This record gives sequence, structure tokens and C-alpha cells, in this order.
Amino acid sequence: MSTAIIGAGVMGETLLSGLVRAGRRVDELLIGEKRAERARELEERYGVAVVSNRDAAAKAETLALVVKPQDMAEVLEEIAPSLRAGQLLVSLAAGITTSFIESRVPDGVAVVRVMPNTPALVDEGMAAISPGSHCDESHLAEAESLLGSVGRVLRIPERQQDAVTAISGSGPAYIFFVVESMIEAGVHLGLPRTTASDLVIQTLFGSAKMLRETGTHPTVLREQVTSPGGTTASALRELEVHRVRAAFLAAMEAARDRSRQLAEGS
Ligand SMILES: NC(=O)C1=CN([C@@H]2O[C@H](COP(=O)(O)OP(=O)(O)OC[C@H]3O[C@@H](n4cnc5c(N)ncnc54)[C@H](OP(=O)(O)O)[C@@H]3O)[C@@H](O)[C@H]2O)C=CC1
Ligand SMILES: O=C(O)[C@@H]1CCC=N1
Repeated sequence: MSTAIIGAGVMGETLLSGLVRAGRRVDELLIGEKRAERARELEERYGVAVVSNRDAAAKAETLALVVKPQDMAEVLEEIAPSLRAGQLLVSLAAGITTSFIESRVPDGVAVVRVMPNTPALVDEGMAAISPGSHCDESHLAEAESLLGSVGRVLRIPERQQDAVTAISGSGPAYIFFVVESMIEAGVHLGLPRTTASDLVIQTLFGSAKMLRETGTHPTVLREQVTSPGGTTASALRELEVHRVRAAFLAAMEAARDRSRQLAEGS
């Protein structure tokens, strides 16, 4: 069963590398990528065949669409004549609905919408998948196996996808932003940059592991660190004064709204 990835940028290559790590045979993978230089790079790095989008659409049973939302209509127009009933399209594009895709491809082509994230690069991705209107269990299972090779997969109703995009799709960027900010703070406090960086990364890793392995609510974990009248309480007070919690809410509402807009092509 061959699988094609159309659009091998950051997310497309993340998926490709994960499939290769998971033992998927390279001769069962096809890549559609429009820039010749990028195509050569992928061929050299993975030994994978880069073909035209139309060839990929004609040959593969499953196609992962990993182009920008703004390029999706053009790509669908290009590949639609090569598609046939029974094939599966797995879209990883933010905002693009299954009905947007279904209305542009032949009847009987199944569509699954996915919101992945970049920690898939280290097999710790979080992907949420939703079926389109012509999907059966086998299509969902195939999408699950594709994304399951690079992390966890959750099935969700499609109406939740814009919120999921705001939380886990964009989520790694917020975490990296917090990490950057804490490292800069360490430097301001006089620590060497490498020391600050080691401290912050291990603190993040340990905290994530505690959340996952203890199952304890984050509020309880935060309270355990906050000694009465101590250092943490002083720091958290400043975060509240600067309305960081409200800023997170506003930021994620903005991401959710942007995801909705992307479906309209803007
Ligand atoms: N990055 C992320 O963290 C996440 C991204 N996504 C989704 O993944 C998709 C891709 O995002 P990302 O990887 O960040 O973006 P990139 O710009 O890195 O990747 C898009 C790729 O598609 C290629 N491309 C554009 N047009 C075509 C075409 N007609 N045929 C074949 N390839 C084409 C681009 O080539 P070129 O550069 O030459 O234009 C580029 O390599 C988006 O829809 C995004 O919403 C979802 C979750 C997380
Ligand atoms: O920023 C974006 O639009 C994409 C979707 C989620 C993460 N990156």
C-alpha cells in the first residue's frame, strides 16, 4: 500500500521522517513537492521518490496533504482528475474542513482531517483526527496508523478542530516561547546562557514527566512548589499582575479564530 505526502515542508518532512523511523518501506512512499532543489534534498536524505502531484495522486492509496491552507484549493484542483473512489486523503492543514476538500474531489474519495504538531519529530506528537462524510472505520484506522507512528492520536468531532489547532497544533510554539523567556530571564539574573538553558530545559522535561506519570492536577503540582511566603509565590504574583493567564486565553482565542479564517482562503 503506497502513501504519498504532498507538500514536504516542516510538517510534511516530520511525517516522512517518522514513517521512515517506524519502518515504513521507502519504496512504498511517494513525495509531491514543487521545488526541484527541495525535492533533490528529500531524495538524498531519505531515498524516497519525488514525483508530480498528479502521479502521486494516481499511484498512492493514501495521500497526506501537508501544504499550506492557502495552497490547498490549487493542489486539489491539480490532483482531482487523478483521484478515484476508494482513495483516502488525510489533510494536515489548519482550518481546512473535510467538506472543503470533499467538494473538490471525486465522489467516494474519503477524507480525514488531522491536526498534528511538531513534537512528532521525536515521536512525541499529539494528533487529533476527525472523519469526513465518506469515511469508514478502515479510513480512520489508516489515518491513526499514519499519525500513530509519530505519537499519540485522539479521535475528535470536527467542530473541535479549530480549538485543537489553537491548543496542541500551535501549542509547541507557546511552550518554546516560555522556554525562551525563562532562559533570557536567567541571563538577566547573571547566569551563563548555557547554564540557564540546561536549567530550563530539564525543568520543562521533568515537569512534563510529572504531569504525565503522576496524573496529578497541575494546580496541585503548582501548589506543591509554592511554599508559603516563599519565592514561587512572589513570582506567581507577578505573573498574575501581568495578566499572563488572560494573555494565554486571548492568544488561544486568536489562534482558534485564525484557524476558522484559513478555511475561507485568507
Ligand atoms: N508547522 C507546524 O507546526 C504545523 C503545520 N500544520 C499544517 O501543515 C501544513 C504545512 O505547514 P508547514 O509544514 O509549517 O509549512 P511549509 O511551508 O514548511 O510546508 C509546505 C510545503 O508545501 C510545499 N508546497 C506548496 N505548494 C505545493 C504544491 N502545489 N505541490 C507540492 N508542494 C507544495 C511547499 O513548497 P515551497 O516551500 O516550495 O513553497 C512547502 O515545502 C499547513 O497546512 C499547516 O497548517 C499543522 C500542524 C502543525
Ligand atoms: O501556525 C500554523 O498555522 C500551523 C498550524 C498549527 C501550527 N502551525
